[in-house]
Amino acid sequence: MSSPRSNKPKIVNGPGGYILQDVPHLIDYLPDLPTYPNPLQDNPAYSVVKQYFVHADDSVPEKVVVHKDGPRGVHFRRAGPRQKVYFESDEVHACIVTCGGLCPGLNTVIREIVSSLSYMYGVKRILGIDGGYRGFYAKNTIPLNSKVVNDIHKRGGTIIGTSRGGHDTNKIVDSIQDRGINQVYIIGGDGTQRGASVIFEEIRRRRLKVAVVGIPKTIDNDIPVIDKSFGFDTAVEEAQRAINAAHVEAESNENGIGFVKLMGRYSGYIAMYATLASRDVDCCLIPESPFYLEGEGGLFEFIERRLKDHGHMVIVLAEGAGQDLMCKSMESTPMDASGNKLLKDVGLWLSQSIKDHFKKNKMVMNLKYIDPTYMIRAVPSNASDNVYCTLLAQSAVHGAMAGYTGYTSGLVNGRQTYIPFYRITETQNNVVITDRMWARLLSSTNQPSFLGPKDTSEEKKELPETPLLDDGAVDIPPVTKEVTK
Ligand SMILES: Nc1ncnc2c1ncn2[C@@H]1O[C@H](COP(=O)(O)OP(=O)(O)O)[C@@H](O)[C@H]1O
Ligand SMILES: O=P(O)(O)OC[C@H]1O[C@](O)(COP(=O)(O)O)[C@@H](O)[C@@H]1O
Ligand SMILES: [Mg+2]
Repeated sequence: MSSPRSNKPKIVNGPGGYILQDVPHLIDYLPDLPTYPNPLQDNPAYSVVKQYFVHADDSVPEKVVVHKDGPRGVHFRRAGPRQKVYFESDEVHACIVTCGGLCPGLNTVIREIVSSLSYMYGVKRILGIDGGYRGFYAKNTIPLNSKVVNDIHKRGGTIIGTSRGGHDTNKIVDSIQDRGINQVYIIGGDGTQRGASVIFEEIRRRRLKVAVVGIPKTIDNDIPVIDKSFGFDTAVEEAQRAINAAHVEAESNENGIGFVKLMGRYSGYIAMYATLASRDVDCCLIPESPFYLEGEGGLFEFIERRLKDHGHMVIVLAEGAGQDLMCKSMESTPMDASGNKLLKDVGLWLSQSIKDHFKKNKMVMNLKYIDPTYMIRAVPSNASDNVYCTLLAQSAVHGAMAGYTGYTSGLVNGRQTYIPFYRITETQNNVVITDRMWARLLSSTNQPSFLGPKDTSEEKKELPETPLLDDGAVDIPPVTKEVTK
């Protein structure tokens, strides 16, 4: 048996510095697969659409801001239905699994994968894998059809369950092979996509006709390349309720402080966007922006000043912020089942530190601590996230039917694309505190940056003046992408 052609990334170079970071295809290692006409061509809803099928050469640029003479840069394959498919409807046996933490919209994605497979492609066999990766080998499966998923988008959580840990590649692929599954839809965050990538590698090594598709899920918005993750809007919206309550409490008490802790292990996007959306927040603390408590320019000094000027204030804290202040040695931090660091509760610690500071200095202060962390991710997705989930799911299904595999379905510059796994797993999306978006936040809250002149000048020194394109010519720090366009 000859080995698969190549495990190397598929890169296509074109004129003007055009680069296509392409995704694998089943024919890369199964070259003789037959094709079939796409059943959508007979579907009355689509047959009237002009150019419904995506052209093979369509691609989407990773960066839309370019310089006049700059290279065209990195592109991704445009998602959507293809004229030819590599699976017959009766042949498809699909499965869906959700892994990692919850996120609004999980049920919508499940619903829309099932609907797309059954309504668009006439697929009848779809399984839900119960409880994350370990469900492949340690639990039962849940048969899914349009009836079962009919109104699940109105509920938070995931009807097929989720878990951390339990990723055993061989057992998972054995289970896929034994059950005769040939399309695997894997919904989850950075850890999940890493897991999907190794499942895909093993499937390719075994030369199975199985498409492996990732759908990015992250409440923290820490997945690179994509514009933003589904459920993020909903989470930001839900966070407003906590911030509003914090503001009401703060306003009504003498020297009131409303203190809200939000999610965000390594990426402070939820805190940043919730702050920008609210306008009631006086200080936003995120993992990417170090801060200190005591002395000139510190947090305590700022709180005292803001209370003196306004009589109340609201602080929003991302759970990953200030961890270094709380526990000096992070080496001994325990891990969760997936290998993520288990964070200490910085919210409780910081609110107590603020209380202690005011008590020590005999100043009146009323702090109300609100921790809505799980509430913001357990809600059903809002209207715009529901639309987003639908498009993501449809794109994922079109790609698998067209024989693409080893990809994550994602929105890039407002367009649905297929992104190779390595681009999703190689870096993390973080708030860049030297970017304009963080500056916008600082100017909206008027909080100190907590950076000395030395910190900013050193950061600036490393940044190229115009970091526009990943053309290899400039060393751009990982992930400088803003969420909004
Ligand atoms: N490097 C990895 N290789 C294989 N599986 C992984 C890897 N990292 C995480 N996983 C698996 O992915 C699943 C979800 O990961 P986790 O980090 O908990 O959540 P998320 O995907 O939301 O980031 C878990 O079942 C975990 O075992
Ligand atoms: O308590 P759990 O379920 O482990 O989840 C907590 C973590 O989940 C998150 O929401 C993100 O998790 P994911 O990586 O699974 O998306 C973090 O913000 C938070 O630290
Ligand atoms: Mg994660």
